[in-house]
Order: sequence, then C-alpha cells, then structure tokens
Amino acid sequence: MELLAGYGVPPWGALTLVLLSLLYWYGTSTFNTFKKLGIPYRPVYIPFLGHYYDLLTKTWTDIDAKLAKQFPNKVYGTFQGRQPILQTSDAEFSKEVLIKKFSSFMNRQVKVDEDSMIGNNMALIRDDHWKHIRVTLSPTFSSGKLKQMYPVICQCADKFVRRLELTDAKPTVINHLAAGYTMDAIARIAFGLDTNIQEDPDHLFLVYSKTFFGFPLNNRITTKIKFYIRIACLLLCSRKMKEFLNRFFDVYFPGSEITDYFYGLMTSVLSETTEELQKRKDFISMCSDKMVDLDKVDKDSIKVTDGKRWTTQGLTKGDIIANATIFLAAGYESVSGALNYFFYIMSLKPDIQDKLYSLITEVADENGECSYEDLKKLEYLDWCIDETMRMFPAVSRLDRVASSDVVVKGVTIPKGMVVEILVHSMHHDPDYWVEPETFNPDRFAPENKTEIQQYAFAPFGLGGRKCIATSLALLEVKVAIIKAMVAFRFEKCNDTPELEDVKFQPGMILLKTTAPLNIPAVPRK
Ligand code: HEM
Repeated sequence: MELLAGYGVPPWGALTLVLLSLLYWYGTSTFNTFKKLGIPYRPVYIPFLGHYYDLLTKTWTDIDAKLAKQFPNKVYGTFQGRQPILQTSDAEFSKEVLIKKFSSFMNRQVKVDEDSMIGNNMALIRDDHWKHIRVTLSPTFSSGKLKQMYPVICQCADKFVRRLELTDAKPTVINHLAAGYTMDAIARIAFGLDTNIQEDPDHLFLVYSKTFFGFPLNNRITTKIKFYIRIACLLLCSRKMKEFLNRFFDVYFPGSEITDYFYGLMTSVLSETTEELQKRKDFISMCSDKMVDLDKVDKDSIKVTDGKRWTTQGLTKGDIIANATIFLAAGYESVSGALNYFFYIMSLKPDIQDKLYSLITEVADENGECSYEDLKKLEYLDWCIDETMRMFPAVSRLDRVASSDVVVKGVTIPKGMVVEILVHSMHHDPDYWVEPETFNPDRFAPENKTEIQQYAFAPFGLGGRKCIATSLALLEVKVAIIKAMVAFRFEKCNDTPELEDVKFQPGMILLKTTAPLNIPAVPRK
C-alpha cells in the first residue's frame, strides 16, 4: 500500500486494487490444475466463468465434436466455472472409470440439501446410502415385475395409438404424443394412478409434475437462465431460501402444494390393506413391505450420509416418495425422446421400416398385441432401437466424481475431480463405428457385434450406476413402437428435416432438437 501511495494512488484505490487482484487470483486459481497434472486442456481466460459461456450458449454435442478434433487422445481438461472437469470420449478410459474403478467413482457431482423432497433420490444420493437404496429397489425392475407391468404399459400404448389416429395423417410432432404416453405409463407404474393424461392434458398429475421439474418451455435465453437458476437452487438451497426466491423472484420451486400432492398420492396407496396392496403392481405398493419408521428401527441401523439419516433396515417414506418422483423425471423425456427419434428415423428409412413391419406382424396381431415372451423374438427391433439410441442418446454426457486419488490409464485424477464421459461423442466416433452418421441397425447383429467396441455404446450409462430402469425403458419403447407400427406407416413430408439438418438445443445435457420433428403417421388400413 505504502509503495502504491508513493505513486500517488490513494489508500482506497490501493485497497480496491489489492481486492481486485485477490478476486482475480481466486477466480483463476484453479486454471492451472491440468497443467500441473500434465493433462492436455482447453485454455481458459475468464475468471470464475471458465467455459460457462460456451456451455450456456452452444450445443454441447458441437462443443464435444470440436474438442474431439483438438484432442485426438480423447482425454482432456475443461472448466465449468472455476471447477476443472476432466472429459473423455475414450471407450477404454470410460470403462476404467465407470466399471473397473467403480469404487473410486461411485458418485455423481451433485449435492443436495437434506430437506428437499427429491434430495433422497437414487440419482443424487451418495456412497453407502446410494448402495442401500439401489440394492433395495433393483428387484422392482426384475423381469418378473416387468411382466406384471406389461399389460398396464400395453393399455397406455393403446391410448397413444388412438391419439395418433386423431392426427389424421397430418405432419405431427410425435414427441408431444409420446410424452403423454410416457407420463401415463410412469404415473401407473410408479404411483398406481390411472391418469389418462393423453386424453386429459389438464390432469393435476401432469400440471404438478411439469411445475415440479420446471422444464423450460421455450428456447429464449432468459428462460434458460431461469431454468439453470431453478435447477441450481433446487439442488443447493434450503427450503426457506426456495420459498423466498419463489415469492420475490418468480423462480418456481415445488412449494408445499405440490409436495403435499405427491405425499398425498403415496399416503393413499400405502394406507390400503395388505390384500389390496398385493393386487397392485405399482412401485409404491411394491415398496410397502420394506417401509420402516426411522424412529422405530434399531439405533445401530441408522446411518448418516451427507447429513441425511437413513436406515439399513428398509426404506423410509421419504425414500419411497423421492424415488417415485425421480422415476417420473428420469423416465419422462428419455422414453418420449427415444420414440420421437425412432419414428423420425423410420420416416427417413422406408426400407428398414418395411422390413421391421413385416417382422412385427409375424409376432403381433392386428392390434399390436403379443405376449411378453414373444417380444424376445423381435431381435431386429432391438437393433433398430440400439442404433437409434446410438445416434441420438438421450443423455449426451455422464459424470462421476473421484472419491480418492486414482490413476486411470496413466492419468492421475485427484480426489474430488469430476470426470465427464462424452457419450454422444463416443457414439459418433469413426474410430469406434464404421460410417457413424449412417443409420445401420445391422451393426448390432450378433455376427457384427464383435467389431463394436462395446464400451463405446452407453445410452443407459455403464457399470454399477447405469440406468436402473433400462429394461423397463426398453419395454415401454418397444410396446409403443409395435402398436404404432402395426397401425401406421411413418412417412417423410416437406416439414421433416434431413438427418444432417437436425440441430440440438444449446446448453442442454438432454438431446432435444431445436425444431420439432414433424412426421405424418399414415394409417395402414
Ligand atoms: C429410454 C429411456 C431412458 C434412457 C435413455 C435413460 C438413460 C439413463 C442414463 C444415461 C442414466 C445415467 C447412467 C450413468 O450415469 O451411468 C440414467 C440413470 C437413471 N435412470 Fe434412466 N433412462 C431412461 C429411462 C428411465 C426410466 C423409465 C426410469 C425410471 C422409471 C429411469 C430411472 C433412472 C434412475 C433412477 C437413474 C439413476 C440411477 C443411479 O444413480 O443409480 N430411467 N438413465
């Protein structure tokens, strides 16, 4: 300060300079992380923001594709704000992180406060708490349980077909109809509710679900910013803070009205008699016999992870509701997105559509009905779905946090560093796929499968933390496809974009197109 005073700088000016220097130092202090570790990285210049501007304004898959050319070894560093992120689209490296060294990469990077309603859901919780919930809930998705859910899914798919009929073969955004189907299916499967959202779009369940997750409804930058603030606050703020922001800044969070609605649904299911519960095939009733009261279990069984109390003896009411609602969030856009891309691809590939149609009619009747066991015969359908998900994975990136210092393929990853697996990049990498931009279901045929680098295909993630509902999701997708393809032919029209013209929304981890994919569903009869 004295030195600066000698140059005629007043004390307040000197203080400001020191504070600004400290701020600059703090805002950039992590930017040499990768240099120190000897990992190639994308240079960064803006204090605090890192590469955030790009992340908010550009399409993530475009950013990843550009970096893939810049870093041919497929492992490099980037910065989300001050936070260093190690990104990779290397299949072997991904295998190490997601599978082989799973115990060092068990968690995702989000942390939530303990009092939020979804704070206890499986996608966000960590360590032993996550293990306990995952192991307890996995049987809910067993083949036996899926078989029980099959008739319910078929009924929801029948309504989807009826909605398609009403489009009168006009260009249609299948995504909107498929979203209704998925919401009906999840409402039935998770909550045991016969919502009929497809015919009643004002149903309270749909309105509350949409508000609960606050999906952005348009592509304006202000909406996007609000969406990110909402997500960040949803995950990080206390309930009181959320109510404050909600009241004064129009940033909506699930207020007590919505929370009460979901609790009410669950409570009414759980208050049914054991006999009634046994007849139901939904997630909540399946969990009913595992439900315990934290105040009544053995004290030794109570553990605390990230400030959350849980018990090894079963599931609390909070655990059940948190996971029923995450099923809603995780299963809504992903399944409808898969269907949207599938019918779009079929409209572009009439030969493949014809082949698939004739194979489906060998197994299913004129209403698209077939037994649960018969689904296994439709191998070509599996390949078409796999190939659709390769080209359009619902989630473009996966993430894991290193829980200790760990070396992966010679790269030292310090404890706490986030690793992102670039799924979309891997799925489109010519090192792993012959002509990756060509839709070719046959690449998944058993005789060709040996040529595939299996860890370069991860539409449902990989390893111990992959999508718990993979089989359910595929079942929902298959049933809707079979029923719809038996009734309709999906055709290209002037409004249907070419494959190379499909663009994705910027700033999103989910792969959503900027313009709707319009496809006419033309009745076969
Ligand atoms: C086509 C549909 C779907 C796709 C493409 C999909 C994809 C994914 C992906 C990529 C992950 C992250 C995996 C990882 O980090 O390795 C995930 C996790 C998860 N998904 Fe799905 N999903 C779909 C449908 C569903 C459905 C229908 C549900 C629930 C009913 C669901 C529930 C979950 C849950 C709870 C997790 C977190 C698992 C954990 O952390 O242990 N997903 N999903």
